[in-house]
Amino acid sequence: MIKIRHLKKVFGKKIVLKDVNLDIYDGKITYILGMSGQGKSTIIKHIVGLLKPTSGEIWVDDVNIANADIQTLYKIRKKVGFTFQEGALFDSMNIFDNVAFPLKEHTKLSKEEIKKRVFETLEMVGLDANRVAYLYPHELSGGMRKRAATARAIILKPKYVLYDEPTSGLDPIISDKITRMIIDLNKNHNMTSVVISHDLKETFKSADYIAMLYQGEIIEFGSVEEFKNSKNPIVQAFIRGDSEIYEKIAEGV
Ligand SMILES: Nc1ncnc2c1ncn2[C@@H]1O[C@H](COP(=O)(O)OP(=O)(O)OP(=O)(O)O)[C@@H](O)[C@H]1O
Repeated sequence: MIKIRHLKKVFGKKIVLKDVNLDIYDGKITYILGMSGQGKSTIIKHIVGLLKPTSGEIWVDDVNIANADIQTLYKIRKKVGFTFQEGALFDSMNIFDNVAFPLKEHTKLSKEEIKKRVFETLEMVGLDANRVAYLYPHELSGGMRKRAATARAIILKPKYVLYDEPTSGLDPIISDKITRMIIDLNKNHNMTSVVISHDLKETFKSADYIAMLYQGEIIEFGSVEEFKNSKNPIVQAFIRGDSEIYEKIAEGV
């Protein structure tokens, strides 16, 4: 389980995360929703130790990342795979080398074993390994690049996978396929998933839990039904995409 307690993050004078409290349950898919710039990516960067909190605790199982030394962080990173919005793949490497990269960094597997694992993992995310392994990222479609980035994120068989906007910029059909991949990895490969998204349709299809981040705090947390029935006017304005009401509430009108 991942437990975030009283997470605060200040960049310069800007308080991005004020007091974030969030539980990520094992075996489940948890979405983090919120307007652009609210700090969703900042939360997941704390979970992998890429950012240090100003204050607060981030427990990944029994380790508080906030206090972890480099060696502990290195071990945690094997447990937590993540895909970022941009720059998810190294453009100068082909797909095989991109996906193999964490194996070369973290394991002593032989060349043959690496090849087997890379090919298996490409198939797991729905790519035809024989066709794409030796292509470069720019030779793949957007959806295929997201799959390849996911392959790299899960190559070490992590317990947790963090996806930062996995369906952004994709058409509805490809978005559905990516959502099916997330569900498959969760249900059939037991990967606890955290997904940042703006895509309500895909969220409602696949979330076990939804958390909504607003002004530095999680203001709603629950199942899809609970979220849809939330009495919080910000949540309702977000679901309806009603900027007028959202802004009025934000301004305290
Ligand atoms: N390293 C950094 N230094 C300074 N400010 C930062 C840094 N990282 C993020 N921020 C600021 O923190 C705020 C939250 O950014 P973040 O990317 O976490 O938001 P987000 O909710 O994921 O947004 P989006 O949905 O647009 O991706 C933004 O105002 C951003 O400019």
